[in-house]
Amino acid sequence: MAKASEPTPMMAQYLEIKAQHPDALLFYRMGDFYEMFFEDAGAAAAALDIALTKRGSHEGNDIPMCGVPVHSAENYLHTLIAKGFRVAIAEQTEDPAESKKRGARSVVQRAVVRLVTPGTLTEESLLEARAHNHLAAYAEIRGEGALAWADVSTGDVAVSETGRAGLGPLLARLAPRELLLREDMAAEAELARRIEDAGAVLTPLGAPSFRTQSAEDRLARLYGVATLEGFGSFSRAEISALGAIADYLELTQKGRLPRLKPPQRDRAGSVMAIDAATRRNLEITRSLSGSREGALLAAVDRTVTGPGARLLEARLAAPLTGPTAIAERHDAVAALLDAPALADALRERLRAVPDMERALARLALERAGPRDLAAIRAGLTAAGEIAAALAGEALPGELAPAAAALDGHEALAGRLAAVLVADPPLRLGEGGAVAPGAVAELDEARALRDDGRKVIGQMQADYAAETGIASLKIRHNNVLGYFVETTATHAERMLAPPLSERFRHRQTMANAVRFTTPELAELESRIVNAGARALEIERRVLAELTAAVLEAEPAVRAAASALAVIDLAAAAAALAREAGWVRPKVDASRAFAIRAGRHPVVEAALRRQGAGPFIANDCDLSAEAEGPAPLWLVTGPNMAGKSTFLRQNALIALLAQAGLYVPAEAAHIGVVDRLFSRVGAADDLARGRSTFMVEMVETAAILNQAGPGALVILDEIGRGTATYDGLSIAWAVLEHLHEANRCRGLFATHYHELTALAEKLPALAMVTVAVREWQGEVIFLHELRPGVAESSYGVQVAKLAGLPDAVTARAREVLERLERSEREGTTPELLDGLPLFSAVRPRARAPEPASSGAASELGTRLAEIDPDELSPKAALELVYELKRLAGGTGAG
Ligand SMILES: Nc1ncnc2c1ncn2[C@@H]1O[C@H](COP(=O)(O)OP(=O)(O)OP(=O)(O)O)[C@@H](O)[C@H]1O
Repeated sequence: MAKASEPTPMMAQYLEIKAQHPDALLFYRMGDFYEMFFEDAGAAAAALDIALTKRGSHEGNDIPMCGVPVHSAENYLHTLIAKGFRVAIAEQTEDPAESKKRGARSVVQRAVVRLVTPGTLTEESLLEARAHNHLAAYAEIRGEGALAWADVSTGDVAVSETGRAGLGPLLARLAPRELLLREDMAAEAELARRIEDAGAVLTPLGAPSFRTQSAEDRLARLYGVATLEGFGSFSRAEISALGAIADYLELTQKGRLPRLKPPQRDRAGSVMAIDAATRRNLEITRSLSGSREGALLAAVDRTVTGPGARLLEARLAAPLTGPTAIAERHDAVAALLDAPALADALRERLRAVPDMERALARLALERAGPRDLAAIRAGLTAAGEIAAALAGEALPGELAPAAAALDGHEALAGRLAAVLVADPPLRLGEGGAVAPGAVAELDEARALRDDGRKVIGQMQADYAAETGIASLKIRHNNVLGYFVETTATHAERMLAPPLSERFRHRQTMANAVRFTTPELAELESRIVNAGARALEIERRVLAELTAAVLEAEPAVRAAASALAVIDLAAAAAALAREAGWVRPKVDASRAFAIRAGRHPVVEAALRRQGAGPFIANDCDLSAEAEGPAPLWLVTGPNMAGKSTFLRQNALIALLAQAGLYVPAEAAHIGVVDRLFSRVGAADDLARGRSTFMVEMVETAAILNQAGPGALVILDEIGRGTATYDGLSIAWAVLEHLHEANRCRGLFATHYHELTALAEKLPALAMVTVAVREWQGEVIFLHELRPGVAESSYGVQVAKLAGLPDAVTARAREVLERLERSEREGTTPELLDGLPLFSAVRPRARAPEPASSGAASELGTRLAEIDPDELSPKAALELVYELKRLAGGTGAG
């Protein structure tokens, strides 16, 4: 036993490695398990719901321990990463036999071979197939900021100049899993909060990781180039952010580097600016509840491959602003819409294509198994077939470059097909990934190995005959290797001459005896050697294949991207056909004319529920190149469909510029460069701001940023405060949008007073969502008409919602009084004239005065008061006095 103060050599090694990775859980490899100790064990046992045990002691205390089997470690990693942990994996880096040579107490060398973090995953089981996994880094140099991001699993890298103001929208678009930030910036609470709001794990790095000089070296190393100039010119902040990503990849991948594409510069203005609030509100990729279901993406996704789905997500998150690039996407959809048989055939073929992008990433990181090579083979084979199917077709728009990228992979695909078996094993160590007949040397080794096994069978039969023991067996275990075994009943005969001369005794068990013979030992070494040699050859052959794939990497990547483009175009065509969508006309004007537009998500929901049809509505906000743009003021009862109408127009613009068709009969859209959508008084308790405050902060962002190319959707702005404040704010906001921002916009409101603005603001138009009243009930027509809502039907809607009859009847009564007094210009006298609950029970009795004397005294005192003369303080004192006179207690 080691003394309490002195850790065992193994524990000393553990502590040394752990000290280098204080903020990660350390998976410490011991045999077939990854073990965790001390606090790591406690945290992991709780997070994974596995048993916490003990192993030895350290400084007089038991050492808590837990472990996970190596073969199922990925499942556990998945849970830990999802719960926000980082995991350092320490493997044995030498053969245990080597360490034994150094002495009995020496420990097998171990080292951390990889840090598993949310932003650096590549394993199929740890990734969402249909979503990107972005690692981002934000850097600032002398007041200039930049965000860089990479998807290690697909090799995409991009960078964009952005200050802190633009950071939020960019993060909302990319939804990175992990963001790297210089330590001192990570300590800024406001910035950290914004990053966590965007759903990213914040990883602070020391200042050296962001230094631009070392960044250039690191990037050159990462890309294997001498200088970055070939990639274009980058600002210092951009280099710093990219360098931090390169540094972090070196740190987490421990020497292996992923293959990344050259960094793309995200030019300001090339994509539609959509801030986080708008994204949330329009439920583009996630619904308000955070799920994929119910969001636009899920409603329009008809792709059949993971890369196709990721491309759609990226395009919906960043619609374009260049009409030419948008038209290229529409052209591709149009071509496949015109050729339904071809489109169906393509989709059918694509359905079986594996994720080449991610297989490629694992191959580059030496983390691949034979199945990743098989994925490349399947992908390239499909690419060839699809290229053949497209040959001779007219290929407009982005289909032409895509088809070109699919060609020319026959040699590599053929080589992979010739060498790999049809369905290779998951892991290389299992053997059997290389097809028989592919490599002569391997066939020989395998024959020897398998032959040896046959010879053993023969040997067993011979020994049984020789000894006259029919039950004699030749078995194998890891300790003895091959051995001859008989039951204990034959022990005596076997252990006596002449048999004992031939069969050397090895082991006596409770009911069996084990022997070996020189021939068996020799045969064994032949079999073992041949097996090991076969595996060795397989390993070499697969490494050669991997090298061949990586050598062709840019072309393989291009083919993978091309398949995604084709998948998406065919999916968009399928959707357009199935749902009757049309090609929008997108140009550089300020048009916004939608004929018979529909809301893609609400329409699909109605159809699923078998509810009535979705009523299509027009929207025309088309403006001249200069001057104010039309703003529509939409009124109408609750539940009429105002919000639906507002959002459907924003979504149509977004779909159109993402390159998809749109749910309408016709659409002409002058490029929307910024899209804003706000809903009044959305709760934001999680961030501890009052709902009204949030609403105003968001509205301020619009008034400060919306220009002539913007589209602004405001749903009941101002309702989060008192009526008159809200009305005044809504009023002023409308005036500002009309006069200063001059953007196209839709504004839904319950403040009918706003309609007075129409006389003042020429570009403001009134529309209302029609309803019909029938026998006291309201029927929603969901149809937009010019004009103003006559009534808000709030009480009828409340009735529909199941408010008790007594309450709705009472509400109607109150409403009538209020309306009458408003018409007559009098003050409503509700309490006197309108008994509480008269509809259901007799008037409640007023409380008895304390005494008649008190009542008269009270009356006299009241008669003396001249309210106009009272100061607030005097009024308060008077209330106390009156209460006292009435017989209550004076001080409350
Ligand atoms: N054009 C339409 N065709 C058919 N049904 C519709 C249409 N628009 C809305 N609806 C239905 O009416 C419901 C209410 O719509 P919406 O939330 O847009 O109303 P609203 O006027 O904004 O209400 P509120 O003022 O209470 O927010 C929707 O959930 C949908 O089921």
